[in-house]
Amino acid sequence: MKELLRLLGIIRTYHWWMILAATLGFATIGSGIGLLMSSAYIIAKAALQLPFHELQLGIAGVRLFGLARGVLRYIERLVSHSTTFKILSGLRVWFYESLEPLAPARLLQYKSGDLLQRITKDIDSLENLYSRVIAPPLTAIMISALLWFLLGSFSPMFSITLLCFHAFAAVGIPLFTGHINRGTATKMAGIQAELQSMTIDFVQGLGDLMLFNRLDDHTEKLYRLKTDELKLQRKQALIQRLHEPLIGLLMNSAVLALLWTLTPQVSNGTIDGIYTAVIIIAVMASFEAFLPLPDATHHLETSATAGKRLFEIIDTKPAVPSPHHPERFPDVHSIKFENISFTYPQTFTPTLSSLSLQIEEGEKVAIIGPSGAGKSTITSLLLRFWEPSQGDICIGDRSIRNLDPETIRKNIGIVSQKTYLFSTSIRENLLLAKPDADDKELKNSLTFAGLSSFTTKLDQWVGQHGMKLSGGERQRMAIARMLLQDAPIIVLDEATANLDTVTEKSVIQSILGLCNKQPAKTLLVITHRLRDMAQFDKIVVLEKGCIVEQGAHHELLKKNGLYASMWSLQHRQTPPELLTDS
Ligand SMILES: Nc1ncnc2c1ncn2[C@@H]1O[C@H](COP(=O)(O)OP(=O)(O)OP(=O)(O)O)[C@@H](O)[C@H]1O
Repeated sequence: MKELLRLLGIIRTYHWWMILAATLGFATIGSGIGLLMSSAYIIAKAALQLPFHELQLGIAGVRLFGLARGVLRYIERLVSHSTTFKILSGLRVWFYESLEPLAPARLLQYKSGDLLQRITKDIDSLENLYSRVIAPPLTAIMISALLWFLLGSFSPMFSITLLCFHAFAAVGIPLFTGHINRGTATKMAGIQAELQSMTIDFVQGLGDLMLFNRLDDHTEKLYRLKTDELKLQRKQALIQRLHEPLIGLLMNSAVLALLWTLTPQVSNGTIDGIYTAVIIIAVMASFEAFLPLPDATHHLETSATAGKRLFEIIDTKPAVPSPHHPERFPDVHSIKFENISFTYPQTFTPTLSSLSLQIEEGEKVAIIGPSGAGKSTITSLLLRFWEPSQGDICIGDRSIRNLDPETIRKNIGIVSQKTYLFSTSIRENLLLAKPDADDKELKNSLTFAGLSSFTTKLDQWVGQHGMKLSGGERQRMAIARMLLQDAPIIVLDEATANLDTVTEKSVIQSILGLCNKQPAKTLLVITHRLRDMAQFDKIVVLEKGCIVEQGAHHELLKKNGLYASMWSLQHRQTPPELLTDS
């Protein structure tokens, strides 16, 4: 219930649209009742063979209500669909806006399939919140009130009798079907999320499943989940099928009860017999408004479950708070890590411990160290993906805590270990970095990244996740993107790991050359492969989250510490033509 109230709070901006659509729904059903009442009136009068002018009122009613019903139904559909889509788009915008500050840190705990299920299906199911949960009770209340007045004009007894049946249709049947349906919406959402995750794993990991001969196990699990989903769907369908006969039963009972109270009054002449059919027909027609109510309880539970799943994400506190009044991005692009410590959530050992590092503007710094030393974590903190548990990071004279995370990311060009390419053309993937870039700029960046062969196929599809490109080509695409971004700070996190040694050398040389051009760019390179190290102003050696050595290449070699041993280990078998800087 709490979730529903929160959802109603979110969509309250559309309350006038909702009221209009419900009023139109009422007017449409009301016209239907008027049409049937007028028809019953004409038939009853005609049966008595009264003169034609006695039928005039009924004929006018049939014309008016017949026409009004069609026109109103059309307008009602138009308004209620438009209201539904307005609400749906409002909910989508709200969800995406709330999701953005949580990415990427807080979203790591969700399986991608589950997240997809929440973003698509859960929001889609809220489509029914207005049309199936809010609108039907509103319309039913208005129709019940109309009948109260109509029948009350004959006898208050009729109104009270019908009200009892309407109340039972509005509360009793939905409570009954809601009770036997309880929990299915929650179970269904869980199963569908699991199914979505497993299907994504199945498609993306098909190669590995075949390689390890686990295809049958995975298919079996998918089959079991699909069977559970079908069972639940069957149960829901059976319950839904119950609604119509139950409402029909209630309608016929109401007719019988009304006849029972009406007959004595017609017999003693209190009510003209002509109105018997009019009243009975009105009573029968009024139940049309109650037909969707039992379904509303099912959609109420589905909406509440979807709301709960969405709020579960939305209520997560962002890993990185955004400043309310961000400062301007500084003009000086030096970087300072001051006594930084950081521990990932649900882990106990700190990934970085009291790390301090000064990088001057235009300086070229390499960060090296064993796997798991915390090198990439430094980048994540700089990009404001995570918040350090201790210490501060400054760009120029400003703490990054006071800068807008979006502006920080705009000013840091990054090429990481994992390059995500969208399933579109080479051009579209490049334009991500600079939407207004012209073909010349795109081609220059591709040539710079060693992809001159791509300059003639800008509109070629790169395949799903760029699968039509080799690992090296994907990484060079990321380098081309970084170049287009033209940021004053560049971070390369194992950017050349997938390149062959000759291409790697040429790409690194080009990037170093680019950084030396005026205005000089600040360059931070995270690497395992110790190549061209003499060209870096500073090399920082990280081990277990602490800086163990830092200095220029020749200084560190002289120290004969961790750097020197890594260097000699890597260069023992390196061809002499690559050892330019030793
Ligand atoms: N999201 C995360 N949640 C929990 N632990 C994490 C997360 N990301 C990284 N770690 C852990 O933090 C440590 C440092 O990871 P990081 O990626 O910074 O190391 P690295 O030096 O860049 O390693 P590599 O050279 O292998 O890329 C590792 O032990 C890793 O398992």
